[in-house]
Amino acid sequence: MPYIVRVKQKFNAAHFLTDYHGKPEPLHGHTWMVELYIKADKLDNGGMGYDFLEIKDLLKEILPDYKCMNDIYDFSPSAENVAKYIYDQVKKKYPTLVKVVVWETEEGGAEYYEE
Ligand SMILES: Nc1nc2c(c(=O)[nH]1)N=C([C@H](O)[C@H](O)COP(=O)(O)OP(=O)(O)OP(=O)(O)O)CN2
Ligand SMILES: [Zn+2]
Repeated sequence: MPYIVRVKQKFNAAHFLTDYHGKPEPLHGHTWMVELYIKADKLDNGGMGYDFLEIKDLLKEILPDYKCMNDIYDFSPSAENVAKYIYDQVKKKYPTLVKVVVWETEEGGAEYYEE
């Protein structure tokens, strides 16, 4: 019986969309929220699918905390593209990753998954 292990992590980062309706957005920052959904087909003896803390440690390595995303990525750092980037990184360690949700603000975000 599958379970979904879910982990959320906030990070602070600046960005601008490189082509926002035809021109670059002004540089600005957000407190972003990332959510991971990882499928676990079985639990260990302690009742865990995957340890939240180990997942959070991986996220700390991946997330661009206190950085300007445009300085480090070769893509326009929209919520969509950032979600795919994080998905690709996390999938290497957790192949059963189902989806990544990235909230740029409390109201606006995007998710990436593969069909
Ligand atoms: N589909 C997407 N749409 C937008 C993205 C995106 O990544 N994917 N990004 C932006 C902007 O980067 C903007 O920051 C979005 O934030 P917004 O909701 O406008 O919040 P603000 O902080 O800029 O606005 P307040 O007025 O301060 O709430 C736009 N669209
Ligand atoms: Zn923004």
